[in-house]
Amino acid sequence: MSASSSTDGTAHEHERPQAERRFGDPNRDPELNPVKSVHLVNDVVHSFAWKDLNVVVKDRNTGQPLSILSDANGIVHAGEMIAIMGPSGSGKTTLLNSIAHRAAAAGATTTGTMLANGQPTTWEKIRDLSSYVEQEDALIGSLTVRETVYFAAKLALSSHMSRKELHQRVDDLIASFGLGAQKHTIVGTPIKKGLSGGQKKRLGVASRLVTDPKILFLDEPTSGLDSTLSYEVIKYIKEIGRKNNLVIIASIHQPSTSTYHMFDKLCLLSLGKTCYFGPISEARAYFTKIGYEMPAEVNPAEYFLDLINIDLVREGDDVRARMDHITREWAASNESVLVKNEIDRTIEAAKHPEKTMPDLDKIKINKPNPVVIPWTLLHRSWIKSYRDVVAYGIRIVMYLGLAILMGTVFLRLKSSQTYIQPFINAIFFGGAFMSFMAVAYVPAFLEDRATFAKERANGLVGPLSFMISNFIIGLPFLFLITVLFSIVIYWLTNFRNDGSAFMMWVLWLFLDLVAAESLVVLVSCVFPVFVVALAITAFANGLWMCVDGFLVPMNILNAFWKYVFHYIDFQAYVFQGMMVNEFKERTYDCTTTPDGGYQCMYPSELNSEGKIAGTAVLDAFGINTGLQGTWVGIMIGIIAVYRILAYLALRFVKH
Ligand SMILES: Nc1ncnc2c1ncn2[C@@H]1O[C@H](COP(=O)(O)OP(=O)(O)OP(=O)(O)O)[C@@H](O)[C@H]1O
Repeated sequence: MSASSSTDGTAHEHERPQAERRFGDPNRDPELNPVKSVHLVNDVVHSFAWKDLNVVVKDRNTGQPLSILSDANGIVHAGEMIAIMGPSGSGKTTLLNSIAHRAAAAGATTTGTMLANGQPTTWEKIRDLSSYVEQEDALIGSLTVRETVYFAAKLALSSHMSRKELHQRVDDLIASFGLGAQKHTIVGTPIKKGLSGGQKKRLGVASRLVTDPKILFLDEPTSGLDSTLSYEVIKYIKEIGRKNNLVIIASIHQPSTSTYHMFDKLCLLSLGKTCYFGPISEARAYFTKIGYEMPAEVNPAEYFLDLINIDLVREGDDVRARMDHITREWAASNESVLVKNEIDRTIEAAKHPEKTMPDLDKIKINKPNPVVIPWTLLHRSWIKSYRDVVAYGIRIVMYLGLAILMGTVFLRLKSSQTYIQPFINAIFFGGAFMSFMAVAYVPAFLEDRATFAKERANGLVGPLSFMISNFIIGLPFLFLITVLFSIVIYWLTNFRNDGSAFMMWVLWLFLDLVAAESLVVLVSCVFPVFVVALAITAFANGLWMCVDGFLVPMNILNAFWKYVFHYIDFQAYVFQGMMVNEFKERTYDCTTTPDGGYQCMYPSELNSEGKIAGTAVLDAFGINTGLQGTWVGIMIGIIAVYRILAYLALRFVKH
């Protein structure tokens, strides 16, 4: 519906945003964005409705039950696009989440029924039939437009689909959203600009549409966009919805006149109560009937919001009383009865033995092969890892900088006894600080976790697939860091000059980094808030440093710290392993005294020859020499426990 053809007659040529003037009216130019493939066409869901929907939360201030959505009823038919509108805090997101079978709000109790073709829906059914486009898009900045849609398709579509068909769908969708020219442009990272805000929103919707949803939920699809870009985004959505007969339900904050008139229906809310539900074209007449005549030349969305926005109280204007009046009028109106009757009719029709609408229980959605999901995630993470300099490149530079710093501080340590302590310090610092620096992984993991949360809510990715791919993709990167760091530091510090000793050092450092990163993953899964995850990981690393046997040797560490924490401290095994690697087969020179004798810092059977056996140093720290194999096993066990706990946290902890 174009602005100028609106029955309200309130939109004027000068109000039509640039986008409309640039693109023309989509209705007048149906080939503007041709949708070539037929896969999107909805011939399954004829109607989607919600009946007597109520949401109650525990008031965060008083602790008493608080109703944030009351007796909401609504119905949307295939091919229609509805705007859920209302002032901030009116319950738009609550309504959208409830009808999409998502958590309405933290700790909320939802009652009521959601119906597709008159049949009550379940979360599983809605997940199969719909897609939800969140306000904050889950796009990965380093992927191109084409890759973004391609990976979304791989995660959602049946593995039996041919490559050709898959690519065809991806290209069609990109073209349908006017992104053909940007196909190979990246979304955009903090250091490399990519798509514009409007293009990102369009890509977000396109990548959700690749799953063939029959119902599309959109949470504020125009947030953060100016009116021209908002118009453009809604125009594309409207066009694709109309051509494919989709049910489109969008919450929207304050649309311009032209954007407002592109919707077919309006659901107007204030403080969780319905003020109007019905065709956009009849809203004006309804409000006139109940005593609120909209002046000409006014943006209808703005006018309705002004009527009910209790945040905008002006002197002499009792908004609260007016809002109460409007909601009471609606509850008692014929229009609201008509909505309920329409819903009831679909319920009756669904019960009818010769029903004409498809039975949703009989609809089967083909899912990808379970092996395809982790593989696709791995492929996607791989592209991200070599393109995303922020996530990976900067960390490599940081580790190399640290290696040069350490290597030049502990520069070419000698084999006399005064260098024994610096060697021990280098071993401790290398293992402990490298582990500590894994905190730099927190932001990258939280970003991946946020993407996962959104894909999971859309039924695309499960916690096991996510955990497996996250673990595997990290290994080559951690190995690369280990090798680069070790090459620099090992020779600069002058650790034991032997190829196999170098390999063992690399093994210990690699296990150290894998364990440290696994700890980051566990903490960030339980506490997915940046500062909290950062603080807890840093604290845990501090704890592991304190009890790993360097600051206080294990044989004198007090019983509490030894038995409660030391044995589960992965840094302790790394420290011991590196110590054995360095000291087991090496000797150090004692100091020669003026009388020709020797002054040796560690008692050893070689003291009489003016030497200290490295094993004497290990004895002083209470470190055994024959347990390396066991320690490697324990390290692998600790890594496995961290990862399993992280998986369980993702699986069961709700955020
Ligand atoms: N535990 C709670 N205690 C008190 N009020 C709550 C609680 N949970 C949610 N609310 C309130 O419920 C209302 C509905 O929130 P919702 O996010 O659905 O509004 P919205 O219309 O989407 O707002 P916005 O446009 O700002 O996103 C808000 O006013 C919110 O403060």
